[in-house]
Amino acid sequence: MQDEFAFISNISPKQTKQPSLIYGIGDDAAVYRGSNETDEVVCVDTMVEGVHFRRDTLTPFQIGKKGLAINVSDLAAMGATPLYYLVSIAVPSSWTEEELSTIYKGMSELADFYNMDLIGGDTVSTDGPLVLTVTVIGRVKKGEAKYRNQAKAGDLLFVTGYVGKSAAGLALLLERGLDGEFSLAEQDLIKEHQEPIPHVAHGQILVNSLYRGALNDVSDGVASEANELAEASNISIVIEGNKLPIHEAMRHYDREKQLEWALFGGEDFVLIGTVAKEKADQVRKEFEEQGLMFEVIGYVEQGQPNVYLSNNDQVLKLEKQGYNHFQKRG
Ligand SMILES: Nc1ncnc2c1ncn2[C@@H]1O[C@H](COP(=O)(O)OP(=O)(O)OP(=O)(O)O)[C@@H](O)[C@H]1O
Ligand SMILES: Cc1ncc(C[n+]2csc(CCOP(=O)(O)O)c2C)c(N)n1
Ligand SMILES: [Mg+2]
Ligand SMILES: [Mg+2]
Ligand SMILES: [Mg+2]
Repeated sequence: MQDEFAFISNISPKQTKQPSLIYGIGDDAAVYRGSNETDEVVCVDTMVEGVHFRRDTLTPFQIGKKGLAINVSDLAAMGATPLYYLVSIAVPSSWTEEELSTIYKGMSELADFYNMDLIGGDTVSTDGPLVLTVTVIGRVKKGEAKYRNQAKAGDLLFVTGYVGKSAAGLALLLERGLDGEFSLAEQDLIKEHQEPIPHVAHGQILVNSLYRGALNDVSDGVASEANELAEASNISIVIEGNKLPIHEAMRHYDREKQLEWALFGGEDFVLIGTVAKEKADQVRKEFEEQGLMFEVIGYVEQGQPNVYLSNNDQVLKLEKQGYNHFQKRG
């Protein structure tokens, strides 16, 4: 297979049948009308041993916790409140029952935090690697879900947390393994990779009709997600390199490495979005009141759906080259 995005586009039905469907394929989650007051939001993401984790990068507890977190992150990117989850697991014979129940403990720790109920799933055996698929269901006020196609020229581009930490943490784990020795700063990076906390509260601030704008979560990297916003909204995005929030724990890496991880690393699970310039201060204030990060990293212009990086007086076009399954990394 050539490209994940081309594949999804090919299999997307040209027409839909249910009148209650509001948005199907093409965003972080699907949305359909639930009642007079609310819309239902649902999505599914999979983690595969050898692709998303190895036994020497995540513990069983962390596999479960991250498997749910990456899905809740997609709900956060819609501005939804998480409610329920279902789990499908394909288990190779080398995994013990205790390890499997520890995966579920990891999920239930995060589920307790959000008051989510596990309501179903499926269990099968496999000759291949362990595969964990989690479906999550959430809810948002009627008509208020956040989409990728709402960016307009004149908006500012923001992220809700540091970028690049997860990729830096993964590099450390691949170098030294789970039992390696790590400095406190390194432990911070590793923790970000192993136990990302989805930005649900951030998404819910943005669910406010005053704050029209696009929203996406950062799974494949800032460059890739910004390209998704640009394509869906048919606008052009400029990222200002010196505004990318790089965490102190990454400061001793050279600038090129920092930028590579921040733009193309992925798995940060912060939100990236846009908001009208004149609303940005108000949004920032609401974030600050809750102790949450809101960092403007660029702006939206009219033009072809491309993403540019302006860095040290140079402007580079950023291709959608984050983590694309089926394509060699750029
Ligand atoms: N195999 C598939 N069949 C049907 N729809 C799919 C398939 N794969 C992805 N989609 C849909 O395509 C859209 C984009 O999916 P994608 O997985 O890229 O989004 P994401 O979950 O935000 O990103 P990531 O998987 O990197 O976290 C979503 O609407 C998703 O439901
Ligand atoms: C062992 C190991 N090797 C590489 C990676 C990096 N990685 C895997 S999937 C992905 C993008 C998000 O996935 P998806 O698009 O499926 O949501 C990234 C950055 C990892 N986490 N573990
Ligand atoms: Mg997403
Ligand atoms: Mg997905
Ligand atoms: Mg996702």
